[in-house]
Amino acid sequence: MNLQTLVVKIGTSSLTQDRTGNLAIATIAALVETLSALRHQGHRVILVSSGAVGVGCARLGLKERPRTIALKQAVAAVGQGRLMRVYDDLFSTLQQPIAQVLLTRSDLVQRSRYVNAYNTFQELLRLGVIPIVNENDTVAVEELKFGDNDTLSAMVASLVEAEWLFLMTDVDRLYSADPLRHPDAQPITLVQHLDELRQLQVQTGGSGSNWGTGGMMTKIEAARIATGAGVRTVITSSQSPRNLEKILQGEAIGTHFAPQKNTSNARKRWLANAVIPSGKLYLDEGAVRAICQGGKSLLAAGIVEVFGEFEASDAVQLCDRAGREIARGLVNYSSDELDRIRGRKSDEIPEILGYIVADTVIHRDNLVLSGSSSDAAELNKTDPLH
Ligand SMILES: Nc1ncnc2c1ncn2[C@@H]1O[C@H](COP(=O)(O)OP(=O)(O)O)[C@@H](O)[C@H]1O
Ligand SMILES: N[C@@H](CCC(=O)OP(=O)(O)O)C(=O)O
Repeated sequence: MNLQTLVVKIGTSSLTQDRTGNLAIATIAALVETLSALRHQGHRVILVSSGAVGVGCARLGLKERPRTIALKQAVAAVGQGRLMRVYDDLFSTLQQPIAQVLLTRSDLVQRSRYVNAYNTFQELLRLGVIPIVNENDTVAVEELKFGDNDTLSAMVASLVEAEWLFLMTDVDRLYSADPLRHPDAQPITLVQHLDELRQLQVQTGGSGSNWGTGGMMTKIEAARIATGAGVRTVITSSQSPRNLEKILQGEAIGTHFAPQKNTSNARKRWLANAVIPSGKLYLDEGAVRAICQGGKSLLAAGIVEVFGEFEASDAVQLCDRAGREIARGLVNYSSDELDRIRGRKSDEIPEILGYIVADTVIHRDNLVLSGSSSDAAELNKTDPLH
């Protein structure tokens, strides 16, 4: 059998009972059995589990999701421990070792910490452990949060170069609109490219349950990140975890998002998905063409406008004149320097600044195309990490 790396994400609305907030024991037990079986078959399995806040609320008798950040962080600290206790009891009965991995966005933003997280996951998987991942809600600060576990699971899937990301939730697939509010909503079984959802005018509404955070919107964003990193993504029901095995055997269950052409370059995947841009550079048509079609570096001459404050080595978004993001990259110059050299030729830089750091503003090795602008130019490059 083809042994693969699987990231499975389960949401609060599936782990807890909607009315009481108590744990949905049968669902969790079925999930544990399935993941242990998949592990037993030799697959490498990572579980991204929400539920810390929901379980903490139930433990403390709170009837709704906390509104203040401090209360939410305190409640998550209560719930995360209980959640892991339940997982460890259930997985232990099947002799399956697990590990707790709590991440914040800042753990992935910095390249050295990203590589460190990658190495830790590889060791855990090599040891046959199922890592159970959640956001480190208790210490995460607002500006550096994943915000929802759909996004977190997609970033983990990209980090570990998974073949599959399963988003398990309380609906069986994506529909043209929220099926709870629109009973006539049409099921969607296959999405070859995310542009199709715009054409189908799919509505993602708000969260369908009291406890879930992002509804379908964050699942589609997760699918964008994961499929862009070459990970096949499936939205499927948490009520039938055994379906994961059937899906792996080729059954068309849930909504499948086809993986896009993937760059094999781990550093570029980090740049595309984990890094948070500090500013924006607006480019003229020539620069947009050179980057999107020619796989070229960005020169100062093509920059029309500089937005935001940033230092050399920071990440920025590259946008066309209409503000559409076409790429991301790490700059060789600060925003102040770029304000002075934008629109000018590279050989004018020493005269304007009194020095030159590099001929390019962003070298093509530090540049990655966004979403649909992704092209063959960045394929087939090797990466020092792998
Ligand atoms: N287009 C759609 N298709 C399917 N479900 C949708 C759609 N739009 C909104 N939803 C809602 O999204 C909910 C799942 O999101 P959420 O409650 O955040 O789950 P989780 O806790 O698993 O992350 C469903 O219960 C459903 O009501
Ligand atoms: N980290 C939070 C989960 C936030 C979240 O994304 O929840 P969900 O939408 O239910 O997957 C927790 O454990 O409560």
